[in-house]
Amino acid sequence: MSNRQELKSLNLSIKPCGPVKATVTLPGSKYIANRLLPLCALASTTSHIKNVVNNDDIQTAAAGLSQLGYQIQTDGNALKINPRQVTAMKPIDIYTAHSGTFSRFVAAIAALEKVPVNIECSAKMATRPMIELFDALRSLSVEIDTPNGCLPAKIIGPVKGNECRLDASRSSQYLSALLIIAPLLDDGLRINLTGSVVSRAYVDMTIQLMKKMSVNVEEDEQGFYVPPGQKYQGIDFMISPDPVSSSYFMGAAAISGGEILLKNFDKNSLQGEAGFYQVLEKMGCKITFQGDDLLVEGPERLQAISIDMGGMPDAVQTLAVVACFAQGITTITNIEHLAFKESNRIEDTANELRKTGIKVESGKDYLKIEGGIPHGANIETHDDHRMAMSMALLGIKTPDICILDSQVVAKSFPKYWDYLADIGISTFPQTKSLG
Ligand SMILES: O=C(O)C1=C[C@@H](OP(=O)(O)O)[C@@H](O)[C@H](O)C1
Ligand SMILES: C=C(OP(=O)(O)O)C(=O)O
Repeated sequence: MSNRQELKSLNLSIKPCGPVKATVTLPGSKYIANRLLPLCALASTTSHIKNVVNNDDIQTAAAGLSQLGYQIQTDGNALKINPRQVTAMKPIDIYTAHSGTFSRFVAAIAALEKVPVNIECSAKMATRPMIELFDALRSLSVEIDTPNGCLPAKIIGPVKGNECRLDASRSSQYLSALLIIAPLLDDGLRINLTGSVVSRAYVDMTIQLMKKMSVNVEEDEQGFYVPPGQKYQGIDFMISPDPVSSSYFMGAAAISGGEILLKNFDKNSLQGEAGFYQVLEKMGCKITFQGDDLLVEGPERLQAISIDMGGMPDAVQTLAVVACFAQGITTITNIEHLAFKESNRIEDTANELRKTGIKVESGKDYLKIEGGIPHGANIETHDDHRMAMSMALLGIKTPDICILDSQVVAKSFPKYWDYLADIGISTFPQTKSLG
């Protein structure tokens, strides 16, 4: 077994604790980094990015873009990205690991090349959909060799034409991917949407960052249009803390009836999950902004809510776990697209929670969770970092919660367990045989 596999299979039990009371400074947003890496790589002048999170997804993106010849220099948590000097002359191999965002973004970037680009990925990523993006690229004359509409795939560009149709009803990442490459096309790009767009706030984030780099995107009833003749200009950018990583610490305050002060919380973030504190406020938490920081205070008793979480996909599991401790039935709706994440975040989340005795009803696009008193269980992570991070919060009040394969957190937040320890939630390796 490799060192990495051994680490991944480390099972961690959570030690129940009293109310947490702590100040937390979280690593930078992986969502912003995931956009800035390709945007700055495609820019015509140099960029400097600070507070870049060091996780598997961002390392994967930096390595993949470097394979394509983009110039990314790392200096601690800072990146310097220079314009590419030479274009590729030979076929290129890229590995996208577990990253849905990078898999989608780099498939479009690869389609700019004149040489074939082979994209390989992890076994889990190979089950996540790509077909809608592939169809859009094919209509732009890109040849895509794929056995089943997913990765692995060989992309043979370059893109020709300036108009395509896109179905972004299972992932907004397809749309972000096409927008990102649009300024590199001689005639711009019109993207006509064939249905609704899920996780819409993520598209707005893409457009906002493109604008900061001097590219304008127009939106109309048919979809989006990137007029020709625009170039990305490099930027200097300081990345704010990750809003989804912050959801676990807010959840810890909510469940334990404690207090968490989140330093430099980006309250102007366009990302849907940046509004997760408002969800907790509805459940009874007290929220106070203190300058740039956000204080979340948990109540004596959390109240269940009914809420459309379509715009906050990555915080659904955090809410599901908080709901286990709330009075009443929490109903989470409009989450059909969560079936296509690292795990099936509807069914797998429901099944893991059921192991603790919590009553959960699940459907194609919803979860209903009845608050109660969970009991200990071995929680499978399904290769999903967010399953590990959210389910760990059960252990604040529940003895014998054990997270199997705890190191899956490396995808977005490798130091998660250390951060939990720092706020008083300790873990210990589970050596007993797991029944
Ligand atoms: O564009 C992005 O950075 C993301 C978009 C969302 O995906 P979908 O659009 O597939 O819902 C989100 O769940 C994912 O973690 C990151
Ligand atoms: C879904 C996620 O990421 P991605 O789609 O980039 O794999 C996530 O981080 O929860």
